[in-house]
Amino acid sequence: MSHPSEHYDTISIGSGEAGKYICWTRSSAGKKTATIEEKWYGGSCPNIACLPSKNIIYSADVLHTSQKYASTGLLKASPAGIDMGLVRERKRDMVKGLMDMHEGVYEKSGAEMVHGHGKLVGPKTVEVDLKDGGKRIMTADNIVICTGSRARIDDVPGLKEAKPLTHVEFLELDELPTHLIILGGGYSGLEFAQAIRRFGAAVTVVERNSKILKAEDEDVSTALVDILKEEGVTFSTSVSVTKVVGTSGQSVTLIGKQNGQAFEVTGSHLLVAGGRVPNTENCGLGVAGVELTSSGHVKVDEYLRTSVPGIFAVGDCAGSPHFTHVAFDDFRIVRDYLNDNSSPRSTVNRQLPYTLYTDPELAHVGLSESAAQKAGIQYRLAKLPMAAFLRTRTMDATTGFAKALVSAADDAILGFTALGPRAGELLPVVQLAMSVGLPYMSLSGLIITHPTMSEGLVSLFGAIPPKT
Ligand SMILES: Cc1cc2nc3c(=O)[nH]c(=O)nc-3n(C[C@H](O)[C@H](O)[C@H](O)COP(=O)(O)OP(=O)(O)OC[C@H]3O[C@@H](n4cnc5c(N)ncnc54)[C@H](O)[C@@H]3O)c2cc1C
Ligand SMILES: NC(=O)c1ccc[n+]([C@@H]2O[C@H](COP(=O)([O-])OP(=O)(O)OC[C@H]3O[C@@H](n4cnc5c(N)ncnc54)[C@H](O)[C@@H]3O)[C@@H](O)[C@H]2O)c1
Repeated sequence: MSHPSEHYDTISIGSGEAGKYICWTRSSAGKKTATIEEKWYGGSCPNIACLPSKNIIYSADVLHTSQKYASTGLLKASPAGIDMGLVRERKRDMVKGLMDMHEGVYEKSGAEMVHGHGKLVGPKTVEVDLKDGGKRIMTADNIVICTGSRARIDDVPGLKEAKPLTHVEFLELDELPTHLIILGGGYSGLEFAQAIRRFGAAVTVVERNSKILKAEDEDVSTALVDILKEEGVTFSTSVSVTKVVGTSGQSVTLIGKQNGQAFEVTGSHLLVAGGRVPNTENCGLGVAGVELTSSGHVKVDEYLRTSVPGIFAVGDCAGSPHFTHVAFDDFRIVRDYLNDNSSPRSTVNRQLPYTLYTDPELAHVGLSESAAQKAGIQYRLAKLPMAAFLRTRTMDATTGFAKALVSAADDAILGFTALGPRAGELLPVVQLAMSVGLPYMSLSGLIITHPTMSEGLVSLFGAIPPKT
């Protein structure tokens, strides 16, 4: 039997984005909440994913910019001028600051942080193996499963034995690999490939698909790959890896087939960036009767309710698109549902913007050209080179382009993609217009300050062909 003081309004297993926000906000509203966390205070984003990776990418950008722009008057930086120990220290300092911030919010909100491994032992009961030893049994009216995901390491012979880096170890490197092989040319693979190349390592990206970023339009994927190739990143696509020999950190060889021919590549380090596996084992979901999908994610409906009343699942473990901003929206859905479910938000038709933090950035929202064609949706297209965004000329950063899709039938904005400097910052204004259903002329007709990157939106949306 649990002690009455161990009964909570809400418990989150895992302190990722949605779980922590649910605990903080309900606690600030006077409810008793607790977050159970076994590893990373505040989840992956501030510790081992989004923010640390962007911190390291920024260090690589600074080095690259200082070397590239001799014409600005800067003296060219020495190619030997990188200390990975200092790169890591700057990242660690940032993470420490973020942890202090999290601690402050837990303290201020009154939400309790319980350090340990949580698992359901009944529909409303959680057992915690405390980090410092011992156990706690806690009960709650609402339980939120927010256990996240981890890097997938395929069952290829020799791969596990090669002790590949995942993003966790990669972000802790204090030495530059001589030659980094990256298995997987997706989000993490491309962001890391460019950064580590800019620091000076040789990089080979090995991808099983014939196209890098297969969901993107052909022109987008090709342009980005060309930019990375220009910087010296090597791509091997259509590769099926059948065997791995050696150890990452010493010498490691990937062996397989590429378009029916023998394929082999040897590097000093291996990074796996081949997607994610949900953390849904060892947390008692089966015991509590919480159903999983065939991919191992927690099965949820549009309000993120699981198959057991009072248990919700959010973020990566629930199969929500793997982005922190989506996990944050999961928080809002559960928050609203618990507060007042008369008109709750849901996952149905929500906007899914994303930004890939290469340089230039790739930002997208809504329908892509290829998706529109596949779905037989009639559209009008404007496509402008980044050079038409005049600000890029002041930065010698004219590589890339932007595309806007507008409905052929009315003037609704269907989609927007930009490959350009700080392209992610262009998204919100387009998203806002899309979410409130403004016609594209509301953007082309704006007075936008000159010369900002956003000013280019006036030219882009101004180039939409008239209705026929
Ligand atoms: C390298 C990398 C870069 C990324 N960059 C971006 C980016 O730039 N922008 C973006 O939007 N997204 C990015 N993502 C994706 C983003 O990090 C994830 O989608 C997001 O962090 C998922 O949040 P979550 O709450 O679902 O899980 P997490 O943040 O992983 O939280 C889950 C937490 O649960 C804990 N836990 C698990 N099981 C238990 C248990 N049984 N008991 C107690 N605790 C438990 C874990 O320790 C963890 O702290 C990136 C991902 C990676 C890998
Ligand atoms: N900027 C961002 O928002 C950002 C950055 C990093 C990660 N993320 C999120 O994290 C998720 C995971 O990132 P990720 O890069 O690990 O996965 P991903 O799904 O983005 O890409 C994985 C890639 O690896 C390839 N692959 C998988 N197994 C392979 C194998 N055995 N051999 C060769 N290629 C293989 C896949 O075909 C795919 O192209 C992303 O989908 C994204 O949602 C977001």
